[in-house]
Amino acid sequence: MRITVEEHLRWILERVEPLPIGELPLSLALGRTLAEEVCARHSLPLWDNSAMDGYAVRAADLATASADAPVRLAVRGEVLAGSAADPAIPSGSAVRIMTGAPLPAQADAVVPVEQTRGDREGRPWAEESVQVLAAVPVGANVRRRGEDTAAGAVLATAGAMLTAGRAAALAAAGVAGVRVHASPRVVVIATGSELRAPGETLARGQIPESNSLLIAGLLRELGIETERVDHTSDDPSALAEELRMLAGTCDAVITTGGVGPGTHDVVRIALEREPGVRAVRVAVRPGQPQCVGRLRPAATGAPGAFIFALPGNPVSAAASFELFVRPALLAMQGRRDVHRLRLTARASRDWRGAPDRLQVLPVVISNDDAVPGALVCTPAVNPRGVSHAVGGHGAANGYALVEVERGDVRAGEPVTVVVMSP
Ligand SMILES: Nc1nc2c(c(=O)[nH]1)N[C@H]1C(S)=C(S)[C@@H](COP(=O)(O)OP(=O)(O)OC[C@H]3O[C@@H](n4cnc5c(N)ncnc54)[C@H](O)[C@@H]3O)O[C@H]1N2
Ligand code: MOO
Repeated sequence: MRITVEEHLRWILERVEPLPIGELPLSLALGRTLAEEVCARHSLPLWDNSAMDGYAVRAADLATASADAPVRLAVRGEVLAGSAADPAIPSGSAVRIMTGAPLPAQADAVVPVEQTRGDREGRPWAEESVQVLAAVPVGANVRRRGEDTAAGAVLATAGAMLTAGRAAALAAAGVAGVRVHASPRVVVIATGSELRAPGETLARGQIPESNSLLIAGLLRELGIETERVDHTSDDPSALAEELRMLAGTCDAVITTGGVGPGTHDVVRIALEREPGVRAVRVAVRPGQPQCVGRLRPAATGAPGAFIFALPGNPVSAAASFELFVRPALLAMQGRRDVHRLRLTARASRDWRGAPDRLQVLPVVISNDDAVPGALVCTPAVNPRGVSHAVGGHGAANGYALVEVERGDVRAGEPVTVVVMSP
């Protein structure tokens, strides 16, 4: 029996428990998922300030100013960014002010230095009196207190990732540390006696091991550093023992290979006695055979680390990671939205669909030169033989997701895509 991709993902997500929560300074929390709502501790900007290098003025003084009839103002000092000064600005005067400096209380606008004439030959800035060449409205070039964010406003919600932009917003709003979920401790295991280290001399039947690099790399793209990469023998009972040890010491184990129906499919055999793990066939191409669930730690027997036993074919492993492992690891970190944005791209050519299965086809997605704002996608591998095509997959920057009932795709038709990397 085959289950759908949605059913399989639902089964996984129902069993994911969020990782513990701790407080970290913002710099260490980057990329983590927030465990609480975070509000601005003060308004942004903190006070009215200048948007330009120029002169703080009273707008009413300059009502008649023009290039032909400049208005002369007495210069009464200077405020720089970081200055606490609040110089008086009586009518008919101005204060030199730099970008970001607090606006003196008696000023209501800023004139950029480019709209003024200095009082020294060859120097833009005036010492004693400045000629202003244009009128300005009240509020011109002034950034108002709180116009970006009010004090107390919600800047980030629980379940959101602390992106660079959010971290900067929180820091600017006076927040130093946040409560975030732990990052999962993940161990990657490659199985298969035919596998050799990249670059090693290969005998007939042997191939370079590439899946552990693929999985560790995909984890890093998710912000997770792999704890350890192991290579196992073909002994199911030794692997079962190793998995029971890992069940109590890490949060997720990702294996590749050995889940098929073959006589030596070590992972499937090692997992047969794990009550919390199920082996299924999913209606997807590639990535059909999957074993997933919670392992039992040797010590307690309570549900422990998640295991994702992915098929060994490299593109099957990559597509399985995208469809099942990535959302699960995000959910583990408390992420509210675990799904990628789904976009629409135009197929650049015809390709054969995968009858009765979701087709997950590695594609190159690019801007459509013919239609501004639109995307186009081109298969990165031959759609007739995807699961082993590790070479072509390397050039893909996303997947086309062709719905189960859709059948073949024709050039020019819209297709759903997810973008993995630029
Ligand atoms: N009789 C059947 N045979 C197969 C079926 C089936 O239903 N009935 N399913 C096929 C599908 S679909 C897949 S996917 C694979 C799943 O196989 P395994 O998970 O057991 O994977 P392996 O046999 O161990 O390896 C498959 C392939 O991938 C290469 N491989 C494995 N690990 C690595 C690695 N770390 N780095 C690079 N390459 C790796 C391995 O050498 C094999 O070529 O089964 C089909 N067969
Ligand atoms: O389902 Mo397998 O992963 O297609 O080659």
